[in-house]
Amino acid sequence: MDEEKLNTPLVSKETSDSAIIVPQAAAVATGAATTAGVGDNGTPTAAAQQRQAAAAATTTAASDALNGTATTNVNLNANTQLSIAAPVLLQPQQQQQQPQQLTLLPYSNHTNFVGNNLKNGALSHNSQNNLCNGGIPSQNHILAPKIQNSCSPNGHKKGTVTLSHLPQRPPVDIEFADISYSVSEGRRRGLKTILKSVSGKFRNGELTAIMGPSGAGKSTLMNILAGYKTSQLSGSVMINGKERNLRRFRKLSCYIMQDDILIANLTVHEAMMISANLKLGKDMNLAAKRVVVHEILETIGLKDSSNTKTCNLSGGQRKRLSIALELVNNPPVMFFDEPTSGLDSSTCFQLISLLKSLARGGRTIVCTIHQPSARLFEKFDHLYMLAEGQCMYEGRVRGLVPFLSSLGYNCPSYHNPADYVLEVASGEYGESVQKLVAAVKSGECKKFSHKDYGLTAVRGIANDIVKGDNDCNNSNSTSTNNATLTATTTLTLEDEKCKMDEMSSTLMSHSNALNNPILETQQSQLSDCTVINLNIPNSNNDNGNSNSGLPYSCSFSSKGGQVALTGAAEKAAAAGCTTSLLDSHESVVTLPNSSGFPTSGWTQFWILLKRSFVTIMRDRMLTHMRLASHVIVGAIIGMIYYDVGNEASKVMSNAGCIFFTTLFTMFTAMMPTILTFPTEMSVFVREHLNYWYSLKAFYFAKTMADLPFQIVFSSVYVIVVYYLTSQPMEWMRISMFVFICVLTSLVAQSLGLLIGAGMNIEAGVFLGPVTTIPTILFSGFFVNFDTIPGYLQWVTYVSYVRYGFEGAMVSIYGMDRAKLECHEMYCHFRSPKKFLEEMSMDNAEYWIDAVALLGTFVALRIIAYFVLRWKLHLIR
Ligand SMILES: Nc1ncnc2c1ncn2[C@@H]1O[C@H](COP(=O)(O)OP(=O)(O)OP(=O)(O)O)[C@@H](O)[C@H]1O
Repeated sequence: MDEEKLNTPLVSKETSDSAIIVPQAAAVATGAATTAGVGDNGTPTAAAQQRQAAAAATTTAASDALNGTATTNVNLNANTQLSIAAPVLLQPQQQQQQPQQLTLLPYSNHTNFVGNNLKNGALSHNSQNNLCNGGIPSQNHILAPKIQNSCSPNGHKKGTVTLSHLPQRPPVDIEFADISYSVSEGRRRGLKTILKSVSGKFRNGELTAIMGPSGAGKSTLMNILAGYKTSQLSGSVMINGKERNLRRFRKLSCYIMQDDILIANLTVHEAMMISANLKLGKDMNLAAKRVVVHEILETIGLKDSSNTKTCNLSGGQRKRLSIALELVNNPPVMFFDEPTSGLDSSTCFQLISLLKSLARGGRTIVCTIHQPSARLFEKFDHLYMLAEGQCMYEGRVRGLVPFLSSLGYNCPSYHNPADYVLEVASGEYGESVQKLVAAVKSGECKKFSHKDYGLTAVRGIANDIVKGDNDCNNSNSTSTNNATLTATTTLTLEDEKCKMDEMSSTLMSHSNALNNPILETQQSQLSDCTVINLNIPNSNNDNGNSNSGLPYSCSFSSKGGQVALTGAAEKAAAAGCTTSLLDSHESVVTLPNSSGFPTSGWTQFWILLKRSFVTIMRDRMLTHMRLASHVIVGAIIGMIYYDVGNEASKVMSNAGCIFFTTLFTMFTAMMPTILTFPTEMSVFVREHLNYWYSLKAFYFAKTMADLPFQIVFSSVYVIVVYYLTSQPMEWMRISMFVFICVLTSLVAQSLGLLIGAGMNIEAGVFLGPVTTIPTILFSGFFVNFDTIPGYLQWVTYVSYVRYGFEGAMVSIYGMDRAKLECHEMYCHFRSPKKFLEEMSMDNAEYWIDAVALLGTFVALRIIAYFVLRWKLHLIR
């Protein structure tokens, strides 16, 4: 998609419609509330008692705003804390300068992170919201609303979102206790402990960062939690309070790795459809899958890049595609290994905003991150800080500075707390790690862990970045103007809650009996982005939490327009306010009946076969070049050995030609596989570990997809050479010659597969030719079999080149071929049989050579399969 569009604010001061009014109203409400709720000394006062009044006031303000009647001068008498979660990303500094203006950050166009629009009494949704914040439960899928395309005044295209059919998944809390992990460093050195009894809890609905100095054990911890590392491990991992069922958990989670390796020759849309076909299975028809893909691409800002090949995507787009590919089946848990690495600050911010938005949909998002900027750091809800394999802080991000302060580590003003804590963790302030670890163990950071931490005033914080943050929430300012500013800033924070029963009833009041499940909304031309999330306590649960601890949420945007609501849609809309997208009865701890992959092995095989076929076909560099090289080299060899095939005086040259043909077909089959398979392996590992498909399906598909290409390439080369060198034009001999050469190439390809599966490209490029040299020496061309010493004779039987060369020789000179022509005075080898005797091949049987090659082919493929399995095992 056009990055420029992404970066362009979508709502400007001029577009003064409800997109601005709603937050402003809310902002004023918040400001009034917070101002009144804070005493002169900055101590929070009666906010808690007056929440109900605030809710009413907020609802009124918001409703007015949505009806277009609210203005920036809305005053609320309520002395309250108003909580409005606004994943729409406002820029605080900008707002302070221009309190009337809401500036939306990238993704707003395509990825408004929230979405139910309510204006003029109309309800609408937007795609991001459907994806992240609300859903309409149907039997199996969530129906999301449709938003029509239109153009904003600034000329930007708005997204089109149709039905969403994301599967419902359960929210997941991950709790781990006393996790210790060691690796063996050899007999002498013994075990190295990487993680030392770490414990913690990552909640759904939150964006969690795992931070720490390099080598602290971040990736190790995440691999353990994701279920990738299972051995040499002690401690327990609980999912929603129960012992983790690893297989079940892996199906509900995904791991997005740092090096987002994608299949290069597929377009974004094709890659997404393959993901949808593999991950959504037969329960959903193709049209519905397309809708899901379309919606995700739009939501994630890749709609304009749908037809772009993945190899041409920018770094940020690749990251987003990696996320989009996993979002297809709506995993409730997403692990990210350093998602911001290699991205510029703006793209980092977009990406983390996206992750936060996904978290707001009830997902548990866990990232390792190295050194985030202050702006990025405050986007995270929860921080898990590791140092030397131990936890030195766990709690809210905004609790970090107070926690450090309480232990005497005062973060200097204007210092990025993320930098500071890393400095502390790295020992720049003395022996701090053990002190902090001890504090964590004694439970001192527990108060900072509560998800509501930061909603009340935190005093005595030295750091201005965090102070500002808290100011926003706690409204230490006293003037009305300041209150307004403060409240506006509050919109940038997404943790607050409010009671919005009235809003809920406003939504419900739209419930006219309609049956069509499609919710359609036409957007106004005036605003297209500003959306506010309002967390609403569950009507069934007074504390406002779902069973899983996720605050029920409802989202509104201020997009104007007409809305056609249907009964089902309204019900759904209402449901969307009281349930999470991830809400489902699916168990996360017990194995379901169908415990395998989402699709059958045959379907996986078929999809992967088609994918491999398409990618090979489109690979210009490799496939087209390989074909051309086979034709060109065949022609060159044909010219060099022109017309030698039936000439008795040139039998040795002809044998050289046959030998070269064997070598050429071998190397051209082996080397490309050695070079490409490690990359394919990376894609396979990612997809397999994210539970897309089985190793068997991948391996068989890979094997089958390569076969026709290898057969065609080798045959083309052999036929060109055969014709130009005037070998006997008998169908029998031609087919035998081509067949044996093709078999040789397939064996070589299998060897390449084995080497590629077992080692990296560098080692493979060396080892491939090196292991082939001995097999060439024992092929019978350079040294006659009779000449080879008896104790080495056995080697000739394991040399597949021997079988290839011998079979080719037999098909040309064997089977009682008539005497050759002789255009010299004397030709020693006029009799082909005599020449075979000279080569020690007079007793050779073609079928034995063919069977030996076939057997080697099968054996190598099987060994390569087990090497792959072993590699997968090692990864864990
Ligand atoms: N197989 C292994 N053998 C020996 N040491 C290992 C092994 N795996 C990890 N380690 C060590 O464990 C420590 C933690 O590794 P890990 O990759 O989890 O660190 P990290 O915090 O993610 O670091 P970085 O931020 O640099 O990626 C490191 O010191 C690393 O060298």
